[in-house]
Amino acid sequence: MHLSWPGGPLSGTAQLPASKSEANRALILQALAGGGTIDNLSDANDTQLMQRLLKEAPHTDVLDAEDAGTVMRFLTAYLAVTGWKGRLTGTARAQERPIAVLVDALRKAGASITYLKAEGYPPLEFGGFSASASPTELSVRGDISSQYISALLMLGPMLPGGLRLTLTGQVGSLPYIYMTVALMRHFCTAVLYENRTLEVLPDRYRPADYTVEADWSAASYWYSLVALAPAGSEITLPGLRRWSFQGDQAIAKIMAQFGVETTFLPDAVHLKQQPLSLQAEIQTIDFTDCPDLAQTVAVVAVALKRPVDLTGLESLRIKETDRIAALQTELAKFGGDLRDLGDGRFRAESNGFSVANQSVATYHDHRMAMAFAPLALRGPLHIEAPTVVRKSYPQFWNELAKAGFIISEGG
Ligand SMILES: O=C(O)C1=C[C@@H](OP(=O)(O)O)[C@@H](O)[C@H](O)C1
Ligand SMILES: C=C(OP(=O)(O)O)C(=O)O
Repeated sequence: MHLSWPGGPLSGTAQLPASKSEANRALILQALAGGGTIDNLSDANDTQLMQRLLKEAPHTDVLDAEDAGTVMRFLTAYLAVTGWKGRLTGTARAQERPIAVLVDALRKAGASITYLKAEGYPPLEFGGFSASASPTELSVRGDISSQYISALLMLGPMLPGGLRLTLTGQVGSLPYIYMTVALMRHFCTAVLYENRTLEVLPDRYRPADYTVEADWSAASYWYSLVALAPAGSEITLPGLRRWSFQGDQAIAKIMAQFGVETTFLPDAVHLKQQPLSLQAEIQTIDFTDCPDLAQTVAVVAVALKRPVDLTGLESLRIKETDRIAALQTELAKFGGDLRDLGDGRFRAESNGFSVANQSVATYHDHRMAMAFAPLALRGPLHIEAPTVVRKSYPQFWNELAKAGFIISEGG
């Protein structure tokens, strides 16, 4: 797909999808509560898929979580504890994303789960659940994926003796765990949280209505667009709130240093480009809490020739693709670099950045497509396999077209 910008400032209103993280928690909790309505579910494939598989589960013994991490991990806990029997599979990449920490924990809680291919990875076979009446006490490492912890917490109240989880190691993506706790509270179940221990008493979820907020990770691409567009650019993003459960709201603070000012309106945010201040020294940005923002920020830093050091990128290697390798290969096409400085630090920098009809490979990763698309403001480019955005933001290209981008298929 060819993408180019006709010139002049960017302005107007762009529609965001609803948060897939909030939606996929609300869908699991609603299924366990047995009622309530969820407003503002998006057409994102991860959300649609979760909704469909939860409906299908009682009537089938084969489910396919495709490439959706939350669906694979949350459903693994849901299917195990509800005693489902059958097979859960996913795409080739999903079969390379680890799940042993979650499976080990569920086995200790009473689940029968076996690996059908490689040990520690999907596909999985579920053979029922035999619950113990005493509290389930588990130690779970937090440095691979927070989705294991969210999955266990949400199913905790269904265990006859409840659940006591102790987190070990460095905990990544912590705001996603807080989001889980907040959503559980919304469905009337409490999580007791002290230091590294989370405790859930046996309980029932109650049906509740929930309205999903717009997606802050998706908003990050509009921040990037405003940062890279000509002077005077601005955009309004409806559906984002000042008080959000989403840790990716961190993009508002991060992008201030790339010249994007955020104003919170009653049910929207307004982004406005400001002149860039002189860079005194290279800043370090830690993505431990917000790994999904790393690609957006690395690309902007290179394009603005404003080097930054990125830390907390460990989990990027096991997402939709190895995002560190993918960024390194694609940034190099534009004269950019994501240089490994050792000790977990990567410097995003430019060695003569320019955009001139390069073709961006997207590695089956929606965020590669959306993080690189804003570069079209600096010159024409080509995005390979653009439908990859359907995972979280199917309308992304339509919204870019509405904002004035010239988009043509093929080539
Ligand atoms: O719980 C969630 O909704 C998510 C948690 C994060 O994953 P990790 O916990 O694996 O970092 C994030 O990258 C993913 O997009 C969504
Ligand atoms: C990592 C992501 O998703 P998931 O882990 O849910 O597949 C993502 O959306 O960037």
